[in-house]
Amino acid sequence: MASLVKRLYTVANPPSVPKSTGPKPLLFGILGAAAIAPAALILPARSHPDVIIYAVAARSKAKAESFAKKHGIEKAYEGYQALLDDPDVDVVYNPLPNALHYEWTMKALAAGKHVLNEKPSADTAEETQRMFEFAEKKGLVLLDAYHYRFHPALKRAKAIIDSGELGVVKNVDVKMILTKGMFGDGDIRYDYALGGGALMDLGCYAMNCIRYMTSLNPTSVVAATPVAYEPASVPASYVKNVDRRMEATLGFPNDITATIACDLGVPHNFGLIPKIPKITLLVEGELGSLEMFNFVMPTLYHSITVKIKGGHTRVEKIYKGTEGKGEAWWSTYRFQLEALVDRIREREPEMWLEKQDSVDNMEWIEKVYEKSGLGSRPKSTYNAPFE
Ligand SMILES: NC(=O)C1=CN([C@@H]2O[C@H](COP(=O)(O)OP(=O)(O)OC[C@H]3O[C@@H](n4cnc5c(N)ncnc54)[C@H](OP(=O)(O)O)[C@@H]3O)[C@@H](O)[C@H]2O)C=CC1
Ligand SMILES: O=C1OC[C@@H](O)[C@H](O)[C@H]1O
Repeated sequence: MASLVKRLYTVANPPSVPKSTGPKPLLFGILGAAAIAPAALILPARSHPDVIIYAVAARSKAKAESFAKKHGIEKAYEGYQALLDDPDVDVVYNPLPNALHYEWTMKALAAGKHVLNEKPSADTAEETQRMFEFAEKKGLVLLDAYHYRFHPALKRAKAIIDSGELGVVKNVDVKMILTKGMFGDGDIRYDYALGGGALMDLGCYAMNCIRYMTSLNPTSVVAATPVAYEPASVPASYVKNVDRRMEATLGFPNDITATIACDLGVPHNFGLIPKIPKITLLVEGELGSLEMFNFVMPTLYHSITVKIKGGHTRVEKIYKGTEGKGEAWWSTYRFQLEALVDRIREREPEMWLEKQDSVDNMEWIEKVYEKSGLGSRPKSTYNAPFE
């Protein structure tokens, strides 16, 4: 209990380390005064000697200034292009709504910046492919922020599966169920034009995790059942193409099946009692199963339960890698930042997400949307003139 409290406290209040005196630390700029930016980048940067959060841009100058003041950021820009025009920015963090990932990542790359792009990559696989091809052409690093993948607990879960201890994998199930009320009606997650939907927001992790654990891509979408998002008061223009919930069954090679259930706000029991959020990965093999509780934010708390049929059950918890870098209080975002900086500095990161992983993930998200009848999220209208 004491180590849990200490870990949670340090995640929220990480130590600040002196910044490197040589080479000059990387200067990061943030596009948008986004809700996720403090947890995903500003706090992790404190303990990284090679990272300074130098600039933020927002659609309004006042918002940028207030965010910069709150987080001790030197520069505040009105408009995202102004930040990209600053030659001192080395790396851009793009936590804009999903539908703006493509446009602003392309513009950041065009400006010669490395990019940490929020998940899901973009609205379509084609856009994802183009972003990575453009990064390659420019010789820049582009990383989609599937932060959970960088935590040693995920590496351990995969190592157990790959070791053959569970025998041949038969089924994988990922549930990401959040409780009603976490996101209000105006949230970007419920806006189709901004690339909203449960499958985009949560399902992108689920799809990624299933593909990672099996080291395979699906071969088919067997079924996809959406539950439409219904706002409290339904405007005349309301179109039911945002999924509050999505359930999908996927076929994989070797007769493996996988199921996904993701929900941005499951209704309360009897309309009153909030349901407990559920974020789990279950892998069933011929010889046994592995269940990982909280695979997305393992630093906070997680467990990996391995049950061998007719045999033993054990529980593993891995907060700090046995090899390599990291502390028990490093969030998934801190591990991710370490890898990003290593890659930019041309050191081999301990974990990385390759271009094809991001592209394939978007491709299968689109396929699930097609099967569900809701269709892909709208393609960006931005025509990159510099591809
Ligand atoms: N890695 C993770 O754990 C998480 C990742 N995410 C991802 O990060 C991204 C942002 O999520 P989150 O921080 O929750 O989002 P926010 O609702 O905070 O929006 C992010 C920013 O989008 C900007 N924006 C630009 N255009 C619009 C528009 N038309 N409507 C609304 N906002 C706009 C706003 O910038 P401005 O300040 O300029 O007004 C806002 O600050 C998403 O892609 C999401 O999937 C989200 C949460 C967790
Ligand atoms: O990690 C997350 O948890 C909550 C989600 O809505 C968010 O977008 C996601 O990245």
